[in-house]
Amino acid sequence: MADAQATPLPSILLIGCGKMGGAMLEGWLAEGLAPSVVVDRHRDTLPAPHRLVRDVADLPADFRPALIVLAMKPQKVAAAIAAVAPLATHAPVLSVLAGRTVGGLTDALRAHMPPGAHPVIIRSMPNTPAAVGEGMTVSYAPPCASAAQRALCDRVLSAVGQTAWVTHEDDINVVTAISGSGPAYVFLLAELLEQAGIEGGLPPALARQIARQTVSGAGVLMQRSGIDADELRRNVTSPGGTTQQALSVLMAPDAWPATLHAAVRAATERAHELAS
Ligand SMILES: NC(=O)c1ccc[n+]([C@@H]2O[C@H](COP(=O)([O-])OP(=O)(O)OC[C@H]3O[C@@H](n4cnc5c(N)ncnc54)[C@H](O)[C@@H]3O)[C@@H](O)[C@H]2O)c1
Ligand code: PRO
Repeated sequence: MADAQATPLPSILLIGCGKMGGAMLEGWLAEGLAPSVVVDRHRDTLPAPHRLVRDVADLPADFRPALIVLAMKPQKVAAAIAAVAPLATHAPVLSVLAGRTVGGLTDALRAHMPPGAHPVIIRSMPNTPAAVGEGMTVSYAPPCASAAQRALCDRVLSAVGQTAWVTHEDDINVVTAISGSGPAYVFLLAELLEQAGIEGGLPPALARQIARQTVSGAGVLMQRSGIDADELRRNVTSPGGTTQQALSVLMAPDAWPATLHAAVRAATERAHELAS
């Protein structure tokens, strides 16, 4: 990956620059993106030499991106397909849209392409820590994608965090339930710890500070130490102490083990239902 990091970031057409597209764009801008175009009517500014347009109908006629990134809500993609199709005859399309399959997007684009043309779609599931270069993106490339196209996507995605690839597209559903949605579960933990602190009588500002720093500090420790999560947990747990008492509640079979598995299953099933 060290060689890949040395390669300059290519010219990108980013369509949809909300929470996820915006998070990735922050990382790309910080790394030095080749002149690119962003389409989003809700974004106000973009530093030169990049260009911001409000609608795919306003794409600069001279723009030939090396990569097209789709990051609008899945139900909004149809509005962009006709404008993207001519560009997708030259450049691969990286889709981060939950539930939109490679086959579905390929068919939609081909309907606007000359006979025989075949777009290359690479499907990814990133997460919002990409905004601070700490994302986790898992991707699927169909057999028609070349090694160079796959490497291009990996280069772009590794600019905003870690990357991994799956060989079965279906696996993106469980990935979505774990790393795509997962930051929300962790933020919920911080919210609940903060509430518990307030209910325990702490001043709200202190409850917020200790909840946030505990969640982020534990994450940094896990990342920097490389130690397995269960060992890090045991390192906090004195025999007969406070943590053991709390964990006996949380780790009861019908508590977190059951709840978290049920949550991930529900999200995975929803990802299957959304597939089109
Ligand atoms: N938010 C996440 O944590 C997350 C994680 C992984 C994948 N995703 C995927 O990323 C996509 C975007 O999600 P989000 O949370 O960033 O949503 P969002 O609503 O924050 O952003 C979507 C943006 O797309 C813009 N948009 C809509 N239609 C457009 C069009 N036709 N042309 C150009 N721009 C258009 C909107 O103005 C908006 O700013 C979704 O498909 C979602 O499944 C999101
Ligand atoms: N956000 C998208 C959703 O909630 C996909 C993963 C994170 O559907």
